[in-house]
Amino acid sequence: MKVFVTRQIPDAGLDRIRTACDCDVWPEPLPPSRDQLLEKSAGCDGVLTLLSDRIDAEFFDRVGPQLKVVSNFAVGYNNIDVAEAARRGIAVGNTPGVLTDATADIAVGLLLAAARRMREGIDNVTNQQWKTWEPMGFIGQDLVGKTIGIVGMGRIGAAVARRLHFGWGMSVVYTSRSDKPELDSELNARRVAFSQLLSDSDFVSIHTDLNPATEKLFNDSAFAKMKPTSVLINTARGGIVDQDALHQALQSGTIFSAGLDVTEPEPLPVSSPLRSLGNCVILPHIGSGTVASRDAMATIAADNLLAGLAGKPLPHRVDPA
Ligand SMILES: NC(=O)C1=CN([C@@H]2O[C@H](COP(=O)(O)OP(=O)(O)OC[C@H]3O[C@@H](n4cnc5c(N)ncnc54)[C@H](OP(=O)(O)O)[C@@H]3O)[C@@H](O)[C@H]2O)C=CC1
Ligand SMILES: O=CC(=O)O
Repeated sequence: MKVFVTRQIPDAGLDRIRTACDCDVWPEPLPPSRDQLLEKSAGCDGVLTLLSDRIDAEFFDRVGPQLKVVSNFAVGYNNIDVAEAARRGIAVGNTPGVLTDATADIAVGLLLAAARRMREGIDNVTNQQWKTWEPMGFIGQDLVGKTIGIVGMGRIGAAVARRLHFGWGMSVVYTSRSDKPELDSELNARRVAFSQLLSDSDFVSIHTDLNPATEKLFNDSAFAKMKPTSVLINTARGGIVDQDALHQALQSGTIFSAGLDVTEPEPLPVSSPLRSLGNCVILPHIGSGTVASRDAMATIAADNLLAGLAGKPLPHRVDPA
């Protein structure tokens, strides 16, 4: 069986694939271009993809009818046209669960950094501007006893809520598509309407997948409902936030600050005005970046790929519905 792996991933996964398949791994540190992706994948029975690879009808046409499985090295799969894959009988896999804690930790880290103005503090030291202890300088927001609004109470949303409820005594409100009675009782949490979450929360953390209902959910009208002292955290997908509206909200003081692990596009262009705002902390999409998480993602992605090639059920198959 012929497979293409679109980037170097941990050996924990690659070794499994190499022993079972004729495996070509993209060797460069930067992703293949669209043309290179299509060329390298052509004729393959399986492809192991990254979230930066767009997998759509054109891709399926070019790869050919022998393609059995696309295994994404990520839990998010908004880069893949899952419905089109299903129509063609191609299985799609992802890597849920094993990156939940790592990503939740980055969300909390961003929340601390944005609430306590760490970017401005680090810039101050780095730029040789630190002259004295400033009684009125770098004044941020307290965390203890505040309200966290979780947008998308799934695996990562719940892990963030637990950290903030049990660690900082925060009240938890959330949105999701379905009720979460177990979390309601564990965290004394309340499912509320989106607009109520925006107006009631001191901190808002985004954990939905990117889908048609969540695309640009955070726009001018959403920011207008948030408190001027509020902090927005996004570790989900950049496309959930209208970045022009976010820039305006941060610059005008409509909200206090933001912490982003994800942007649209990635990398964020050097010309993006968000880059120069002191109250916007930006990381280069490192949520799942721990040794254990990336090894486990590689193992699951390899197992999904091998199961799909063998015509067996994927251990973690994306539900086309
Ligand atoms: N920064 C990073 O490195 C990482 C980013 N991610 C991103 O985080 C996302 C979440 O991952 P994970 O927690 O594992 O996924 P889950 O599927 O467990 O959680 C997604 C949640 O979003 C909710 N949701 C979906 N649509 C809506 C909507 N319109 N309104 C409100 N809630 C909605 C779902 O609700 P319901 O439960 O009711 O269906 C679900 O609870 C991924 O899709 C990915 O994009 C993930 C890992 C690492
Ligand atoms: O963004 C990362 C993912 O796993 O999804």
